[in-house]
Amino acid sequence: MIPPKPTPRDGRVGLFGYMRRFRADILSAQPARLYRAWMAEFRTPFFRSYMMNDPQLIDIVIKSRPDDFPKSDRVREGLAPLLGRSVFVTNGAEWKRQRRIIDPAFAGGRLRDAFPGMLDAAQAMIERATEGEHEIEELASYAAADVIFRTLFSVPIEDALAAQVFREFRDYQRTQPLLNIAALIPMPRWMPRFHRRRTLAAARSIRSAITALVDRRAVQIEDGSAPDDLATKIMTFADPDTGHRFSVPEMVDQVAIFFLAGHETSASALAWALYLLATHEEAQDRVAAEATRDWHTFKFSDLSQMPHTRDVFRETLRLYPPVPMMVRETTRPETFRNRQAPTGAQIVLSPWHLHRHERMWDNPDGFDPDRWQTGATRESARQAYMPFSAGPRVCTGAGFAMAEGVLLLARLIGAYRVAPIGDPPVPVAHLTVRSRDGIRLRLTLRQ
Ligand code: HEM
Repeated sequence: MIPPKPTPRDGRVGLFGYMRRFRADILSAQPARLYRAWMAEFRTPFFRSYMMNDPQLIDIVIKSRPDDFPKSDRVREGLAPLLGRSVFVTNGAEWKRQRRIIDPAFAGGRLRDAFPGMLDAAQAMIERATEGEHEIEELASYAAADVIFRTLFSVPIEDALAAQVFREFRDYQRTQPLLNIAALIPMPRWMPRFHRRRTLAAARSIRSAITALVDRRAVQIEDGSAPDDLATKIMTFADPDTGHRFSVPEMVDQVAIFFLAGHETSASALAWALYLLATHEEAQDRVAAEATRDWHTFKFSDLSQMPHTRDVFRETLRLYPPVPMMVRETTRPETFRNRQAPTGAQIVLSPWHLHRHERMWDNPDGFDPDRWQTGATRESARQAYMPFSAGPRVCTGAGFAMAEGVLLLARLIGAYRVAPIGDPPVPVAHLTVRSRDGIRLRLTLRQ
């Protein structure tokens, strides 16, 4: 069974036709040839855009010369009401300074400290789950948000402020598609930009709840009662180059992105992984076998004893990369595969197309977790696998997300058998890859 893949558009469309499709769904707006092309140029009266699948070009943009290909101001302006000047949207010296303070908290050894919070969230997820039909994205979203709050602030999602952030974030998302368009399509400067009133109100409300959480933590740090979680680690760490520590408003911007980038993405991956297992029984049985263990004594290092679950999660990130596309901008004229790109051109890197590229993967659309044990896949992955991006701007939470994903998947499959219900889900992408009408699964307790 080939897992669901959006039908690409056929034929050419003009700019406004493209925008209309893009707004409905980034994935089906693209032509089928992008699954074979090394590069595609998109020319409009307003801007030029280059989608790159050529591994050498991608290397230049994100690894060897990343400073020459920053995120555009449009992305920052589009997300500013919620994210302010968080690490996700800044560039240059400001971005480097922020990463110097944030990265140590997510480094390998430190992840071990965050792991008990993940274990508690996984336990709570099992206790909340019930037999019967479920919209699984909702369950995954709640669990992933719980992981973020427990590891960042040592509070469960039921905490009043955490619950407020989670609830209001959903409102925010309902107003998201328009904002997303504004962020990704490079409209000329003179075109008016606007944020819907509801988007602004939701963003303000989310930020005020986050501010209360950060304020509370600042007081605890001051009086010596702060738990040693990610928030404390980040707020007490001084930039080794300048000695600067994040102020409360700076930390609010970062927490907003940890929540946004860290819960939507993980929830998307978990939901698709569960769907893939529901439709591939042998893989599900093997994950269940790895999950048959004493969870009370489970440690971070025990994750390595679940290689199949890890391969299932990797394969899910290949087929359904939660961040399907990333955008950068040229800062000077460039030549890409003999084409001249002007300053200010848009560069689109598409994990979605790369991960299913017909010239770089065998059986690109098939679900085959065992492929991860082969040399051929390691070679394909080296060239064409970047669910967390790569280079200096790689996802800060990559290690965190892999640990969380494998753990939550194993815990849920260890407790419940999952089976699909109704028509296959239709993948669509706004900010992350989701299913158009949700993913419905039946959960049955294992003995
Ligand atoms: C399966 C889960 C996840 C996936 C697939 C994912 C993917 C990504 C990708 C592709 C980017 C680069 C975006 C770009 O350059 O435009 C990114 C950036 C980022 N992610 Fe993740 N992410 C995940 C989970 C997390 C978690 C759990 C956290 C934090 C708790 C996190 C925090 C961030 C941050 C702060 C950035 C911005 C980094 C920068 O621009 O320097 N992510 N993520």
